[in-house]
Amino acid sequence: MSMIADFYGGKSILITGATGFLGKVLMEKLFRTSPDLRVIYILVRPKAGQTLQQRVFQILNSKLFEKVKEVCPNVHEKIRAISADLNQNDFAISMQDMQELLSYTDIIFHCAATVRFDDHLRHAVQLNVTATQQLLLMASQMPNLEAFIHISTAFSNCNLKHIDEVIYPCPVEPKKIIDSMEWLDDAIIDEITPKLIGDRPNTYTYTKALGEMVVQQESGKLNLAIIRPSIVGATWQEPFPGWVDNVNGPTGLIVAAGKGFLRSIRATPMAVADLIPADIVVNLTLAVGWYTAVHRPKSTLIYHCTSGNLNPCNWGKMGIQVLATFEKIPLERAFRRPKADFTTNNVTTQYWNAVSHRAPAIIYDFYLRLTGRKPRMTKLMNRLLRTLSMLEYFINRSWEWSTYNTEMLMSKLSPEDQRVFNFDVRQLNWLEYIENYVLGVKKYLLKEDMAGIPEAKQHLKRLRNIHYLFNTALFLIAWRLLIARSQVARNVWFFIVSFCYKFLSYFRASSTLKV
Ligand SMILES: CCCCCCCCCCCCCCCCCCCCCCCC(=O)SCCNC(=O)CCNC(=O)[C@H](O)C(C)(C)COP(=O)(O)OP(=O)(O)OC[C@H]1O[C@@H](n2cnc3c(N)ncnc32)[C@H](O)[C@@H]1OP(=O)(O)O
Ligand SMILES: NC(=O)C1=CN([C@@H]2O[C@H](COP(=O)(O)OP(=O)(O)OC[C@H]3O[C@@H](n4cnc5c(N)ncnc54)[C@H](OP(=O)(O)O)[C@@H]3O)[C@@H](O)[C@H]2O)C=CC1
Repeated sequence: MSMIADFYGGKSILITGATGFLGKVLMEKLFRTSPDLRVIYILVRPKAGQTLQQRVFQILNSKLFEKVKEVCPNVHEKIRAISADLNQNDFAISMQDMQELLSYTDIIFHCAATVRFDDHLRHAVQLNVTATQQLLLMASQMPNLEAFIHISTAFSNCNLKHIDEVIYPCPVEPKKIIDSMEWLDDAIIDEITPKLIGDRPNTYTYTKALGEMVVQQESGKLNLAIIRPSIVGATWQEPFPGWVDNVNGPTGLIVAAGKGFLRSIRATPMAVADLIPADIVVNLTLAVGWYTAVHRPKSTLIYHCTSGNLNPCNWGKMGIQVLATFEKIPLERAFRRPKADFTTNNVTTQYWNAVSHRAPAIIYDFYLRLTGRKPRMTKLMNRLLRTLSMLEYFINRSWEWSTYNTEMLMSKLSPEDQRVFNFDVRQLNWLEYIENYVLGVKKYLLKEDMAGIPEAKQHLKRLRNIHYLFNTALFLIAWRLLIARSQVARNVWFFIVSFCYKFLSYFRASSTLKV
């Protein structure tokens, strides 16, 4: 019997960010392993013309939840969507709903965040800091609350090389930042943002660090824990391998490589690719929820959910395996054949960006114009290059995260819990994982049918022929222009032609003699 699964039975659980990538995998696992839980409250905002109910319906009817429906047929009754916007005061939750949450919640998993790297500081502070503070305030009014689990990121202290499972304070107090966001105008915030974020690369990592400080400062009598995952990738094993449904982190670049848009990337092949599968993060999160509530550690424990120190993989190995998988299982309607290289300095990066990214986009847009269609490739390529520039920081450095607390927790689990809530990244085979990841991108994110693979391969062959034809034509045009302008080129040309002529004459003569 699993003690962790048993613990969540009969519980009322509040999840923020349940409609996000990690939140969905968390909900799925909870329903599948503890189908007798009382209720999962999720804070959801209406979005993209969908009501709350439509959003929940869409999630529960997705492929991810297929297994859940077998073990928990009444899952629709056990999920209670509460209309909320974490950017608003009191999250814009109705009095009645608030009362219900305060009275019944046993456990909180706080996953909601803005994960955009380019978010305006005001918005990032609002969601990643102020909302966390408000949620802690709410939590302190919950009489039954047993644990509050905050999801942060392993990169909240990416300005350091070695990171321990402790909170590193930021120079300016979060309370001061929250206050100043209320009265400073956007122009001044823009001006002070670089000074505030200091040697962190973006507002995301900075505000996640502030969020951790808030958790520490507002802990009061709460039973808290912080989880810091590194780069969350597709699922490894559960509910099935390769599930992913958004383009964050490496996923977007895998798509871009498979579609042939991404042909070169400024990355350090030997740098550690600290990826962690979403199901490992979720298993650790649920184990931490149980441990925090049952064992009540004296201080707020921080758990690193990383792979680098236990089972390292690097970007070079990952890139090669991504491309090898696309050889076998290509994506449909690729723009060019999947073929990419790593570059390591600025000059070669600029060169390949011009030759492999911008030039083909301009030529393709010219072709679209000629055929009376709207050009779009240059715009798309510019966005890809902007995305690449934002991710570069993370693929050209390595970090060391200590994992004492995570390993300590593993040792506290029963053999059954170690199996059901497995977060031992040492058991992961990277090549197999990356292949399943790429397959998952094709099936679950892009929703491509496996039956279309022969046609996709055919399409790649056509692209290869177009490529050869194009290169030959380009060479002939360049050569023609050159011999029109240069005597040396003309002499070389004359020499090659006369050499070929002599060779052919000799060949013809010798074959006539043999007859
Ligand atoms: C031999 C060697 C061969 C090499 C082969 C190469 C194979 C490739 C595999 C290897 C890849 C290595 C990749 C490493 C990536 C590392 C990422 C590390 C991140 C660590 C951070 C810490 C982890 C966290 O805590 S949080 C989660 C991470 N958060 C994110 O990832 C969010 C990042 N995204 C953003 O901030 C924004 O989307 C932004 C700023 C990048 C773009 O914003 P914009 O306003 O322009 O538009 P959007 O509407 O958001 O999107 C526009 C456009 O871009 C596409 N897109 C978005 N994200 C990505 C992405 N990660 N990769 C690629 N493309 C992306 C999106 O789909 C949109 O496309 P459209 O067609 O325009 O709709
Ligand atoms: N993905 C990764 O690589 C990593 C993620 N993390 C952390 O994990 C957590 C989850 O990330 P992930 O699932 O990837 O992120 P997603 O972007 O997929 O999900 C974010 C969630 O937050 C919700 N949210 C955002 N703004 C609001 C708002 N104003 N009101 C209510 N809900 C809101 C979103 O709701 P909606 O659907 O309405 O937009 C969504 O459910 C975050 O805390 C992140 O920092 C840490 C390390 C790596």
